[in-house]
Amino acid sequence: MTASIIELHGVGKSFRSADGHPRPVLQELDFNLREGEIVALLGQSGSGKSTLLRIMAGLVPADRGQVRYRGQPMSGPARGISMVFQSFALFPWLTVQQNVELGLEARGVAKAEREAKAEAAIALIGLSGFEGALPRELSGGMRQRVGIARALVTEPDVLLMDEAFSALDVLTGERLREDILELWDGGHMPTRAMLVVSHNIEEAVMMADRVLIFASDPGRIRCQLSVQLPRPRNPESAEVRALIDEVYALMTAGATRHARVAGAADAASTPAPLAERLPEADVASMDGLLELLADPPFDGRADLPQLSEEAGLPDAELLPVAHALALLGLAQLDSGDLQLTPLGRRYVEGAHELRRDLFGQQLMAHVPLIAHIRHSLEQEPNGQMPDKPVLRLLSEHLDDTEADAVLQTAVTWARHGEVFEYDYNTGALRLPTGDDEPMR
Ligand SMILES: Nc1ncnc2c1ncn2[C@@H]1O[C@H](COP(=O)(O)OP(=O)(O)OP(=O)(O)O)[C@@H](O)[C@H]1O
Repeated sequence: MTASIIELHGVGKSFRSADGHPRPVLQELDFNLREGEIVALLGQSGSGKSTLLRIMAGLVPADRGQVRYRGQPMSGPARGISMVFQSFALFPWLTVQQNVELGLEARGVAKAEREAKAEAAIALIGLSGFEGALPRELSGGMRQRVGIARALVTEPDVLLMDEAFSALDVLTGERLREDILELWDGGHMPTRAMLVVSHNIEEAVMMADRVLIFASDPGRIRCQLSVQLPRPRNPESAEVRALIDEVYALMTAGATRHARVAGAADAASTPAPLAERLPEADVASMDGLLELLADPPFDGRADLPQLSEEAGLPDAELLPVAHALALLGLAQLDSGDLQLTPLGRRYVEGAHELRRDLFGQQLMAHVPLIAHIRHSLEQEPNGQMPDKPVLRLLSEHLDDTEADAVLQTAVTWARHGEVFEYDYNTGALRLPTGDDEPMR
């Protein structure tokens, strides 16, 4: 059995919500990162992936459980572990060379050694000749190469990459990913294990020896899949396509009843809470995807990877839309396919009024928060109320930004279904004009 480099046992982490309640973000998490492997971590936004990475790097402590690095309990930032962030996090006033040297400076490495090591890391990642450039003089892909050189210059045992490629355009991201894999597979990296957080299913399958799928609220590992294909992998090969299909199926399993974030396995049996996170999907994308799904060549059923290609939507955008359609019963997720339901067929073939009525009816039936707001408004003599009590309710379980995002999603959906209206200037929620009949 291969040795573990980082071990997590029963790890839990809570943050405080705005009203001071502890909000569990990670729960009972067991995970070993082993010598020689690349692990990819997929999961919905806000499921706790970055928190897990920070705990593994020793940047934040776990509240419960044990974290060990090379057999020793983790206490503070671990020297052998480096992180690469999506945002590059470079200092704009420092040159490439100075940015890369920073990590060594903090460790008190002498100047000559620092320079030599930084030059070597810059060369390794293909940026020789750009040592004196400032970040703003570089393209996005080159800036991220600097971020990677800075992580590699300390010769880390473990590299943790938090959506390192997602701010780059597709081709640049692919190129950088291929270069890193070439260094890794050619044994040119000092690193013994990598953990890669991604929203891109193909990226995960192309890179990893193991793909972990995270469930949320609280975050935990829902399932994992081992990928035994040799690298470099061909993204068009039947084996890779089959694995991508399998990951899509795993990521969307259990999401039919409602999309309570990555569809926990028990989603069907638990009543949906008021403060559930809603998939961030706008109505235009939902309508667009339903129409695409209804038309040839899909005729009502599509394989998600194909749909992603046809719709030109990356996974991070396609999956919330698919989850939203499943939540509202307009489509169904089944083994990595999205299938129009009879109701979805009526919706897509319907005129504007029918679409509005069906949408409103499904919101009332499947989104408790929207039904709650509608019923509360019906109790108000003037059919109005401020958004504050709703935000307070949401922030018992979510942080402020997420509570805002959930309310905004609920508002855009509710307007489309004419369930309630929202005044963006005053923050008032109100019944739609001319509508004082209790709804459904
Ligand atoms: N320092 C903090 N204080 C309070 N809440 C936090 C803090 N850090 C993270 N959270 C909350 O913990 C939850 C998980 O966040 P995290 O960034 O780990 O998720 P993620 O899966 O990495 O999301 P994304 O894919 O969007 O980056 C979120 O609800 C987030 O708002």
